[in-house]
Amino acid sequence: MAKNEDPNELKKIVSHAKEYGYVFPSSEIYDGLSATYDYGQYGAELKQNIRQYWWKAMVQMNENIVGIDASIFMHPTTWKASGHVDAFNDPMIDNKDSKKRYRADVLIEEHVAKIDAKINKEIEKAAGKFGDSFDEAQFRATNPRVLQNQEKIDAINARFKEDIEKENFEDLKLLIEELEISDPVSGSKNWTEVRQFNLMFSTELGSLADGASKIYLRPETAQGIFVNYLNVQKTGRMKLPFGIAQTGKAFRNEIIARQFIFRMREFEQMEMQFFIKPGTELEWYEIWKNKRMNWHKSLGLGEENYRFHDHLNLAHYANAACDIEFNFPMGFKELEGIHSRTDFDLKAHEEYSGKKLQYFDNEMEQSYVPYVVETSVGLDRLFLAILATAYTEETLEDGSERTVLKLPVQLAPVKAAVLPLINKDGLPEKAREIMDDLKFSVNVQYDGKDAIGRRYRRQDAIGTPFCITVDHQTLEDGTVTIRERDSMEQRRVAASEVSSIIEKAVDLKPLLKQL
Ligand SMILES: Nc1ncnc2c1ncn2[C@@H]1O[C@H](COP(=O)(O)OP(=O)(O)OP(=O)(O)O)[C@@H](O)[C@H]1O
Repeated sequence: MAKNEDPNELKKIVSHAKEYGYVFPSSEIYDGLSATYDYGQYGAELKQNIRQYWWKAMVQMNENIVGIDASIFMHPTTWKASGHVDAFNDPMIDNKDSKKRYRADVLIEEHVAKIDAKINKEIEKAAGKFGDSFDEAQFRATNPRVLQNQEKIDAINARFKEDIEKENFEDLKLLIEELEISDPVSGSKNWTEVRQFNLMFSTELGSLADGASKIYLRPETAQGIFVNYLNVQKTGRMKLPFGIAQTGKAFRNEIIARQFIFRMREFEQMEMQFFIKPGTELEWYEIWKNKRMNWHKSLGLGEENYRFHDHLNLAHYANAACDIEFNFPMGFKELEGIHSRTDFDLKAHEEYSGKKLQYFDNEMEQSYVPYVVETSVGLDRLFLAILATAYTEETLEDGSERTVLKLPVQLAPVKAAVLPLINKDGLPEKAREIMDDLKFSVNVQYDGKDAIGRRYRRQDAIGTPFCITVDHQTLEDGTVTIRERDSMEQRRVAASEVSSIIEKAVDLKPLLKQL
């Protein structure tokens, strides 16, 4: 069965992630907190390695991109200026019978997706019948059932778009009723009104006695970059075009947070804002679209698992936008957003702060507010994409089963495990000697418990690319076996060569060179 045809795929990944110290439900001893997760001993390492690869590709490899680390709390006016106080809302609706809450727009999108699936089924059927001579465009334009369903989709989308733009929530509810959308859990069609719900978390700064002021947990890291744009430009003597990158936590009170770490209320973003001359934004937008796609593909998760999705409904700040979607266990979904943000943010901050945020262009001998192209990827979603692709169940030649995480070698949390074949005759001491040498360059583990086969399986499940086994021959001729995770092949090499073999295999340089 192909991976994401298995309906239990995500469940298996969630349970593997928990069993092997990758991701735990947060505060589990208190029965957890919905949509919050903690990264365990291996998860934290994997996350750190992904973050580091992104940082190196963006900051270290680009002379004109620098990194910062802005705080989560920002002056509350920041969020007025950015539009988040007034416009960072999702329309929500409750089902009166099941008491479950949904995003009204998602209910409609899912309904549209069902109609679209019918169209695709017709197309697949016809393609199977006509083989190579099948012309999809022609079929779409002439088949009455496809035409009828496409008309339905267009009509729903047009009305839905207008309702969202004009915030006509009465009609949005009417639309849900007319389409006879029912609660996916209970089947009930007994809906409340649609209401706007702001996604920002707020808290208070200072004690109440001092007259505390309301502040927000940042819903995106981007604004920390915009408010620092001039600080960085001046102190770094940066010339356009240049970029500012940062990674860090963002918080959104998502109405429906689900699908494991795909949609959480606390998550981490890796963002880069690229400041450019007005009028060049669409050119840079295309460049960054391609650069980011190449970066994703360099991870080796399969080129067929990515696609672009252009936004037709643009956010208030954008004049072009798309997502890089990944084929997650639950289908193609957004992994990264690339947005041409115009000068919206910097202009708004100029207006609200009363401070000039202009750039003096020496060549043009004039000042202007730069335009911005943003690349924004969710670290947790990337983690899920990598984990889900790596998770493999195999039946071996001898009929036994193994579960192995075929993680990109460079990102694996533990790069090598050193295993004494038995726990006597000086083998543990020799194994420790090898480990003590390796630990200076890579994350390495010593494992002396259980039979060797079980130890190999344990390392496979963690995703360790190399197992170094120390046996009696090691004491005689100084060689060890090195077992490779994916092929399970073993070869004998001199113990003195182990560190250079592993360092070469985990080196990020070949990946960075492809970019
Ligand atoms: N609740 C979340 N949990 C985990 N990652 C998230 C969440 N919201 C956004 N991200 C990540 O941050 C990236 C950039 O944020 P952006 O504001 O463009 O997302 P978005 O378009 O609101 O996402 P979505 O449509 O899935 O809600 C997304 O591509 C995604 O990888």
